[in-house]
Amino acid sequence: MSYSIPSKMKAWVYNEYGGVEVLKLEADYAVPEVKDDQVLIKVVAAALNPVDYKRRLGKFKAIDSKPPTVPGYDVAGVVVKVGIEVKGLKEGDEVYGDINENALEQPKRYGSLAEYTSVEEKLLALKPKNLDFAQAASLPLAIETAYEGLERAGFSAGKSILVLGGAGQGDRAVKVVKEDGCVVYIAGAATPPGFSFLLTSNGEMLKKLNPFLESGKVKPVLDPKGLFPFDKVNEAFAYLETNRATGKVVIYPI
Ligand SMILES: C/C=C1\OC(C)=C(O)C1=O
Repeated sequence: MSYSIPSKMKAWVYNEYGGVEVLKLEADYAVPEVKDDQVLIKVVAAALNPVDYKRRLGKFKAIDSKPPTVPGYDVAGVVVKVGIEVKGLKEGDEVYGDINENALEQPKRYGSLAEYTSVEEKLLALKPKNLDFAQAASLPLAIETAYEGLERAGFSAGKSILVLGGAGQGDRAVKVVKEDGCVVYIAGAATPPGFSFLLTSNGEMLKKLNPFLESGKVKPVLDPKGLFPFDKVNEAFAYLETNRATGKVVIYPI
């Protein structure tokens, strides 16, 4: 199957750091180039993460790629073009992933909140057969963070775990953790002996997790407020930034 790929697309863009008001829906934004190790994805769904609005606010500007920026880390869609070095994906494949291998250092300027995005093959996996695109888009950054955190903590069957919510005070956990236990922070400074890490996006993690997703043992959790259509991305960000979301904020259809 061959796909006709336009030179221009719809995309949400911010040209400067700031609040939700800097987000603009552009109608004729250039479709990104496809490097040899990348595929071009026709985006079907995308999900928002706190890192998206923190980046837009300029929290990481010292190491960020400079605006203009199309935000968005989590993507689910269809491969419409492959680079010459791509071996494991082909046109027509339904894929998902976190498009930024390193979340904060020079993340892509062409994110997933657009009709097309280019992503390295190594950051993607085939979408789980039982999940729709919105469900798949809700997963990558969060599930890879959880997986990597458990791996770094040396977690294994038979051990106990306490997951503190976003407001959960880590400093207090460090005081009560048992002698051979550990406290894992997924962002920000850690109080020893706790440790903090930043995920490294990797499609191989998603491939390992796919059986758990396809068996239903692990399920996506979308916010009960429902899906936000592509022209309402600014409203979706405003909702996420209330800190009241209880599930993933997903943009669908795109
Ligand atoms: C990768 C996600 C994040 O990384 C940092 C430092 C945050 O504050 C995030 O949300």
